[in-house]
Formats: sequence, structure tokens, C-alpha cells
Amino acid sequence: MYSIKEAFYSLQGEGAHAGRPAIFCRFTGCNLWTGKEKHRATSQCQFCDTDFVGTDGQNGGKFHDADTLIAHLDTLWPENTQHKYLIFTGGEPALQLDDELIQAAKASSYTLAIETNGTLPLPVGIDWICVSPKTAEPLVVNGGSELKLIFPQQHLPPNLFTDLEFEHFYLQPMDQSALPAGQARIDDAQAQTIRYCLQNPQWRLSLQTHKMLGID
Ligand SMILES: C[S@@+](CC[C@H](N)C(=O)[O-])C[C@H]1O[C@@H](n2cnc3c(N)ncnc32)[C@H](O)[C@@H]1O
Ligand SMILES: Nc1nc2[nH]cc(C(=O)O)c2c(=O)[nH]1
Ligand code: SF4
Ligand SMILES: [Mg+2]
Repeated sequence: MYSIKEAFYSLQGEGAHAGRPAIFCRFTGCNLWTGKEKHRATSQCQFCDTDFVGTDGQNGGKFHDADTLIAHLDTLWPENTQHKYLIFTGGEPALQLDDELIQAAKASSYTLAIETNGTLPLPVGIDWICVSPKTAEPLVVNGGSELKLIFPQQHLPPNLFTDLEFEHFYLQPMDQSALPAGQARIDDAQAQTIRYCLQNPQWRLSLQTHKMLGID
């Protein structure tokens, strides 16, 4: 059984594949936050910009098996076109993504990507692995396609990650616009991120372009 908060067809907004048409499959649930505002301030990840609770989003639901879920997602892809790209996100997709779902997606000709916090092991067969660290504990997924660090994060300086086996290193400014009124904020995350990249050119800037465009 797979629990899906929402699924939609849009452009990847972030990282090296920004601008690429993709189906997003957002799994319910995360191991670093319950998703409830009352737990945010005491959770391991406190700045999340996403609602991943329940199955009530667009095209969300519970799906009994992998073929049923992939058939459902496939209805979102434009008919008679190729370059099929499917991004597993969440919540934390590694809590639910398994070999069966990978195989079913591959059988439907998808190239597969994941957005993960890197704290849980991944099944094999994912074509593009984006890890976005949230804790200073050693990553379980310590290599992949892109490391996309939200910046700045207390206790998580970028140099903790520069020796890991990733092809691309991105810093993405922390969006604090949806945080509850009481929560402490970091001053001008975007300016700090620009400055850090300029001073440390191993790192490139990733912007959440979908938010600027007003698309999903
Ligand atoms: C909602 S998370 C879901 C996937 C996975 N749990 C993770 O954290 O990577 C998707 C992406 O959004 C990023 N993100 C979450 N909250 C953000 C924020 N407030 N500002 C910028 N990026 C954010 C995450 O770091 C991750 O790269
Ligand atoms: N357009 C768009 N790009 C994204 N890249 C990562 C996202 C995510 O929430 O995982 C996301 C998202 O929610 N929308
Ligand atoms: S790990 Fe990802 S999904 Fe979980 S709370 Fe943090 S940003 Fe949100
Ligand atoms: Mg998002």
C-alpha cells in the first residue's frame, strides 16, 4: 500500500534539472517531522515548506500496489510523448519507495528521480538522486547526483558535505515565508546564499523557480 499526498505534472523547479517537465509523486509522511505545526519547533527539520499529511491533495490517495499507482500517475503524462520523468518526493519518499514501485515505473518507461533527506536507505535503480541534508548525523545516502543543501542551517555548514560523492553541489536559500509567526527567522537567506557561493565556488545557487512562476 502506498499513501500519496498529491501528484501533479509540472516543471522541476530546483537544482540541475530546473525547467524539466516531470510528474511529482508526493508521498505522505516524513521521519524528521510529523507535519503538525505543534511539533515543528521540536522536530529535526523545522523549516519545511510542504504539507505532506494525509492523502487529500490533488490526485492523492491510497494505492494498493505499484502497478495501480503507476497507472494513476501515467494519466498525468501528456499522451504520445516521450522523455517521461517521475520525481518521488514527500514527505520522505524513502519511507515508502520500494523495488516493486521502481520496477513498475521503469516498465512504463520513466526516468526516475528522488528528493530525499538522505537519512534512509534507497532502493537501487533511481536515475537521479537529490539529497538535501537536515541533520549533522552522517548521511545514509552519502553519494548521488546532486547535494542540495538548504542554506543557512544552524549546525550544518556546507563544508560538512564537500567531500561526499556527489556530481553537483547546490545551496538553496531557505524560504521562510510560510513559517508560523512565532518562529525565529534567519536574516536574508538569499543574500547569504549568494555571498557563500561567490566565496566558495564549489557551490552553485539553486532557486525555487516554481514559486517565482506561481506553478506547482
Ligand atoms: C519538501 S522536501 C521533500 C523531500 C525530502 N524530505 C527532503 O527533505 O529532501 C523537497 C525539497 O524541498 C526543500 N525544502 C523544504 N523546505 C524548504 C524551504 N523552507 N526552503 C527551501 N527549500 C525547502 C527540501 O530541502 C527538499 O530539497
Ligand atoms: N515545481 C516543483 N519543483 C520541485 N522540486 C522539488 C519539489 C519538492 O517539493 O520536492 C518541487 C515542487 O514541489 N514543485
Ligand atoms: S525532511 Fe523534507 S519533507 Fe521532511 S520535514 Fe524536512 S523538508 Fe519536509
Ligand atoms: Mg516543494
